[in-house]
Amino acid sequence: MTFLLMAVACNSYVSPPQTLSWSVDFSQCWGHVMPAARDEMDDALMTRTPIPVPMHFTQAEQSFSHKKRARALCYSLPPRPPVKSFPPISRIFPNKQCSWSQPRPQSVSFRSPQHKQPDSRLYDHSKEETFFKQCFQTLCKLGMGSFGEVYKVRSREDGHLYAVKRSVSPFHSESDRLCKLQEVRKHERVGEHPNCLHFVRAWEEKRLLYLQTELCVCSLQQHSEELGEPLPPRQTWNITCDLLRGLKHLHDRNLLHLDIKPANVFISSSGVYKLGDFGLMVELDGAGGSGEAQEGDPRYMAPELLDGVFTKAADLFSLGMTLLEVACNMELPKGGEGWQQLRQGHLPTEFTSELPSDFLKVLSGMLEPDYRCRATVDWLLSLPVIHSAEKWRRMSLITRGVLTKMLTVFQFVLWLVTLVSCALKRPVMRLLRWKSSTATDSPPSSPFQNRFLGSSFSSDWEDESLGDDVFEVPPSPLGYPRNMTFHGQEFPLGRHSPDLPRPSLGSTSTPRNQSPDYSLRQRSTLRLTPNISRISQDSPCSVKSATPENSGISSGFVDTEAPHSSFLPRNLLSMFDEATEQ
Ligand SMILES: Nc1ncnc2c1ncn2[C@@H]1O[C@H](COP(=O)(O)OP(=O)(O)OP(=O)(O)O)[C@@H](O)[C@H]1O
Ligand SMILES: [Mg+2]
Ligand SMILES: [Mg+2]
Repeated sequence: MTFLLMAVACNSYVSPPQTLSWSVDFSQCWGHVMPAARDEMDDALMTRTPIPVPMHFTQAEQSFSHKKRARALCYSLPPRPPVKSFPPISRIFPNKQCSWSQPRPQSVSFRSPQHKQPDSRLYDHSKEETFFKQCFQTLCKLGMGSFGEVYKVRSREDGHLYAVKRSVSPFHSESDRLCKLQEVRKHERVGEHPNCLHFVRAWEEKRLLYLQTELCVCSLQQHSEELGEPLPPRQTWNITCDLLRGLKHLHDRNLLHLDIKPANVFISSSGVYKLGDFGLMVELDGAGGSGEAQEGDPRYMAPELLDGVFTKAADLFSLGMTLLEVACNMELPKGGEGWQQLRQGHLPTEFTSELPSDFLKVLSGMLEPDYRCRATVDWLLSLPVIHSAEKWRRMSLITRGVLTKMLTVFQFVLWLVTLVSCALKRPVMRLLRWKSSTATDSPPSSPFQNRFLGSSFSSDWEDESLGDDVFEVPPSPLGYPRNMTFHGQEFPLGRHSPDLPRPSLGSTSTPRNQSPDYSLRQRSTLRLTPNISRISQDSPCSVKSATPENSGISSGFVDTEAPHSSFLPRNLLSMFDEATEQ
């Protein structure tokens, strides 16, 4: 009562002379929000609060500051609500289970209120692990609020990514449980809208509530802090358009969000801004009306809420404050003179001077001190400037969608090409190795010869050139610069076509008139052959050690006297060469 009197008194003092402020610290006025402070406040009002002294706003302007970059998570969080009582402990029936304490997971829904186990074919109730652990893989923690910790998870069932908010503290009574479960009902009432966070399902287990929602990239607060500077005007218009659409969806259903702030605005992977965290939402047509309403964060709170006036206009004010904060990278005051100035229609020019004039007009309409004169969602959406901003917004979303689809197609094609190339790699490598081995084994002297090698005569070489048991033929003692590679065990088995005799050591001894040109070509081929250097061509020892007698390999080395040895293709070619020369 004392508080209300004071609020009314302050309002009546401050409203007429708009250029003056009072040295009353409004942060003292949160007594009715946090009941613990009420006694202190009464005391302060009765004994210590001085009579308000008028001061000029020019002095007060210094109370605004830029946002600090990358603040710690704990700094940005509002204080947790106090725990009012402990779970009842019975000494008479120590093991008695509370009726509201659910050891088994139970789905929570106000559409179909009968309790049942949440749907999942993966859940095994005989296991100790919770439903959350069995059905989701936790990837990281996304954030934390006064109500819950939010995790990025992958569903083991459908493989998709989601966000799951788990209440920070367990229910401590049935009424506490019912109170926390209201957030589920509110989500269900919001329903589907592209600019409202999509709700998937909820369940309770072991006195904790779990809410599964769509996953967003981050909150607007995280994005703005990450950037560390005012958001560009185009982005600010996009945020304005998206949030006005989300808010229209709520207001058309007689729902008040009452907690709009950058931390409760989420950015989806497709760049859409969404309203989320409906924990403080009020249903104007609900049983309690606005009687059950709670104020949200003081930085974004409309002034009339202090008088207990809860209307749709309060959401517009909070939206205006949110836009002011991110468009100017401004640290909003939680109380004091700066808090009062902003609620009397005075925007700090040192922050707002850079803003486009039409955006400033929209902002002023939202931050109108008198809630009865404040802009409504429908009025704002009918403004030409918002119309054109929405047009741009639609175009940018379409462009982004098309680009994303093109990128997806490109990625798919890339993946397909990689897959095909992996599948073809082995045969291609085999082909290349076969080619190089045929090039090594045969003198690439004349086009005729190449044609010869390209024919079916050479087909049996393929398998042997790929074998592991490969060794080099030493250079001929006659100085014939050849390097032959062949498979020692295959000659005796006679796997090769009799009309295609294998090159042999014996065959190399066939006297030939080599043109210098031919020798040179042979040498260059040798240098390029990878399997060449295990045996030194100059060392007589190596020649000796590689002879069939020494090596004991039953012979790839064909006896020089063997009748077929002189009918190698190479020899035929040289005979042909000789004949043509003659
Ligand atoms: N769907 C989501 N995708 C990505 N991040 C999320 C999501 N939901 C929540 N978060 C992150 O977790 C933080 C806390 O989530 P939320 O606001 O829902 O919790 P809360 O406890 O109700 O907060 P409050 O104190 O505002 O009531 C958000 O500010 C955001 O950073
Ligand atoms: Mg929140
Ligand atoms: Mg919340």
